[in-house]
Amino acid sequence: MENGAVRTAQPVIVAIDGPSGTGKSSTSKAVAAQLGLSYLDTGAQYRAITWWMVTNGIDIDDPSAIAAVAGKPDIVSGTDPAGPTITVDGVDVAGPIRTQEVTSKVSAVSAVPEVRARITELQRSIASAAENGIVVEGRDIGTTVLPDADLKIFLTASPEARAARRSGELKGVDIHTTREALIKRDAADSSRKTSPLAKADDAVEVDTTDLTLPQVIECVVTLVEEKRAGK
Ligand SMILES: Nc1ncnc2c1ncn2[C@@H]1O[C@H](COP(=O)(O)OP(=O)(O)OP(=O)(O)O)[C@@H](O)[C@H]1O
Ligand SMILES: Nc1ccn([C@@H]2O[C@H](COP(=O)(O)O)[C@@H](O)[C@H]2O)c(=O)n1
Repeated sequence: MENGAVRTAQPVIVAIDGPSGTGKSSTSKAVAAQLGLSYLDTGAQYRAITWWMVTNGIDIDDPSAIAAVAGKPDIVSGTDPAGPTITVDGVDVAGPIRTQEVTSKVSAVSAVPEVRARITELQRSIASAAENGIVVEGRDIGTTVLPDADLKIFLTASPEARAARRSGELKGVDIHTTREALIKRDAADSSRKTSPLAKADDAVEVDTTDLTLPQVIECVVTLVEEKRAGK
């Protein structure tokens, strides 16, 4: 059985969306591990295709050049929350997709409709294959990828809180620069035409600004359990 977990009563699909640094990955991984569900980091998939474009010399400022090769890389996501993996054409790219270069280019690549169509199809097939259910996190999961998800969560936090969290990870980068970069990426992701970052009408919004990570995890676990109990 996947993740070595006890089989759960009913497969449950949880969509967690929100802007950068709101805690989607940390929360989703922990919730999936606690509940014996699979976990999918969709941002890692968009980063992986961006890494491939950069590595292969594709002009990131030319959407038609990106569209023409969007189907080429073979992107594979491992969905164990204890050790999620991501490969492109068999190469482990978990490290390279987190560079500043990829982070600064991913919004341009992910705005291309052919890229979104390709990655969305991949995400749906992974979600439907998760026998115990899955926590899928990203920007458009509740609105576009899995509109019939059992539970939709939209995480938010102030730009200051998010920048402080990220600055803790990015040693040597000042908090002002981090805050501006977050705001710029959110603006690009929210304003693209195809499947922008947005809260689904039926999503539960959780403001994490003044919550610790364990508090956010507990809140989401409770929401999943309530949903399963039919409350
Ligand atoms: N409630 C919280 N309080 C304090 N720190 C937090 C909280 N939630 C997450 N963090 C920390 O903030 C950082 C960003 O969290 P995480 O990567 O989970 O966010 P994200 O929403 O997935 O970001 P991105 O969309 O950019 O990938 C991590 O270092 C994480 O440990
Ligand atoms: N469902 C999604 C998820 C992500 N993106 C794009 O990928 C970028 C990186 O996401 P992280 O969560 O790893 O920071 C993000 O800025 C978006 O451009 C997306 O479009 N849709």
